[in-house]
Amino acid sequence: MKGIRRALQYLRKYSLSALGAFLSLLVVNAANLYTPQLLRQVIDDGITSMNMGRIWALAGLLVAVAALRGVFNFLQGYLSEVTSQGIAYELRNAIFDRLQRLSFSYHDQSQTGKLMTRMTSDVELVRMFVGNGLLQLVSAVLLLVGTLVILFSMNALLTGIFLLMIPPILVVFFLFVRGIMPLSKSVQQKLGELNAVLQENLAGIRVVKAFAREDYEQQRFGVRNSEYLGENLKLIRLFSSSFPLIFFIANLGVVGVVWVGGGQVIREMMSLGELVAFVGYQGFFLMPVFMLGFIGSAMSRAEASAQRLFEVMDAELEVKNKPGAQALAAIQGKVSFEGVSFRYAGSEQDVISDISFEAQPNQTVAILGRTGSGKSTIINLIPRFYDVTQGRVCIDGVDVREVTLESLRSQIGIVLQETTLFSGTLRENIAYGRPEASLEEVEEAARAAQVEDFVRELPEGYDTLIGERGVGLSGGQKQRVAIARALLVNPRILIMDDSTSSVDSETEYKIQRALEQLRQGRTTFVIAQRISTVRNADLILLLDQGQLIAQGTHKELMDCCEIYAELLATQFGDQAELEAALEEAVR
Ligand SMILES: Nc1ncnc2c1ncn2[C@@H]1O[C@H](COP(=O)(O)OP(=O)(O)OP(=O)(O)O)[C@@H](O)[C@H]1O
Repeated sequence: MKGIRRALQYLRKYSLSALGAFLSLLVVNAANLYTPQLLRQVIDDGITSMNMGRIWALAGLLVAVAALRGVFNFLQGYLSEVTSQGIAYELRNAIFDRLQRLSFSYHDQSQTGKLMTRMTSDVELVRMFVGNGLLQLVSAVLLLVGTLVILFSMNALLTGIFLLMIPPILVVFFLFVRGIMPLSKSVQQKLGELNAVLQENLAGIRVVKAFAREDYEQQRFGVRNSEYLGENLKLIRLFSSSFPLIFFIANLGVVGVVWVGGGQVIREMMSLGELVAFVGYQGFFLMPVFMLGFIGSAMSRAEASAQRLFEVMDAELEVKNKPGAQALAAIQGKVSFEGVSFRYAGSEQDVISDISFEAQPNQTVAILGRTGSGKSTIINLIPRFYDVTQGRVCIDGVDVREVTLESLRSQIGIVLQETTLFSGTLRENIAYGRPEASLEEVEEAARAAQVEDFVRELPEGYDTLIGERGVGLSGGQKQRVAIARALLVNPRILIMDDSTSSVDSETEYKIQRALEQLRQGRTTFVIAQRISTVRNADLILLLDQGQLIAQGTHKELMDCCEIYAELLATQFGDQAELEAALEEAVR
């Protein structure tokens, strides 16, 4: 129960409402335990003695006890909900905070759908148990002990008969709890898998449709869905076979009590009222026993969920601030790699090895290489999305691991081909990295990024909602918004991809102009997709299978490196001809 014990820490902040709920529950239980005594008096002192006045008085008392129970029932329900919702709130915040801080390597390996399940269904199960189930557990135990004491004091023989039924009930109950633990775990696991398929499908729905794979996806979802259903049915079967059996055994106990107790009433060894009250208390005895059953299953499910939640919270932050890390002062923009090697977690070999180069402030560095040669890996090491396995990445001579992540990343801008915008207004999206920017600054960045012309056509200009709920933007428009977003932050180092989405030539021209604007006065790393970028770069890094096989300017590499010329021809063959023709035409 390690997970639950840890989740209990979240209860501390809500201890007052939890205590209130507990005290209310005590009152409810006391009222419950008192009711059969009143019934006994109604029968013995009222009905049997034919005393109508006494019946009225006791009926009034019964109503008062019921009203009291109602009020405290409400208080108990309300206060335990306040407690449990508070716990869920704290847990959600803590997990979200962790998810924001977890490194790229964690997100590389985890499925979004499963994380979503943790945020929702796992939190819910822990909430229900810690905020409510635990209270019920204590209350059930108290009720159980209280009832047992009353039963014994009323009639030891009848209590003995009744208790004969307890061992078989406990055996069934034990088997039930033993079965329910692994089942609850696998139900949650199947739900996680189902959500993972759902999330992946929704995120990639355009690809599904483009490849007409709806049926395949339907089948994939169907398999997970039926597995989830299967596990749930197993759980239900266990529930519905165990409890009727427990009830049956318990009812045998009631039969025994009525048989022997009936004889005692006839022989006037006990009153009728006492027998009725005794049978009533038997119900109270069984109620907490069943409650314990439910709580037992809720507890095992909550434990499994709590363990999953804490797994996320305890996941190691592979990239984190060193103790005492200083903020990186305003940088000039010199970037150097010194003998850098890197391998991804779980991988057996380096994806880049022994890379060394130096980019001076304001230079443009083009990274060139075949697919999988390690281009993205190199740029991911500059903002410290991953830590190098060997060597050092330095900015202005300072190792990036020595400074705080926030101060490092806030001075680096990133514009990649795949643009993520958030639901919100266009202005909010442009100002994402600097929310305090004035409208004038946003407009200036938008102008430089060639966003202005399409803003005019939007229904509410900069206040137009974009993203999921609002107007959709085209690929080229999104790219320009991303450029404006990077411009507004005005980073000294820029990482970009100079490819353009499939856009018409006018838009492409605009995007290229926006990118040029963005590049000015910054150290820029470009994953080169265009021959012009390569030609104009101050430094070209030529990668092959994770090795830096050559570096220099276009001219230098053309003169000395055969592979370079070959790569240009294979990667940019058509483009090169086209650009040469265009240059010719311009001249
Ligand atoms: N998150 C990851 N986990 C494990 N291996 C990875 C990960 N990302 C990339 N790799 C591997 O590292 C190698 C280099 O990948 P990288 O993305 O840096 O290449 P690239 O040159 O940018 O390729 P492309 O031009 O296709 O984008 C590849 O073999 C790839 O399979």
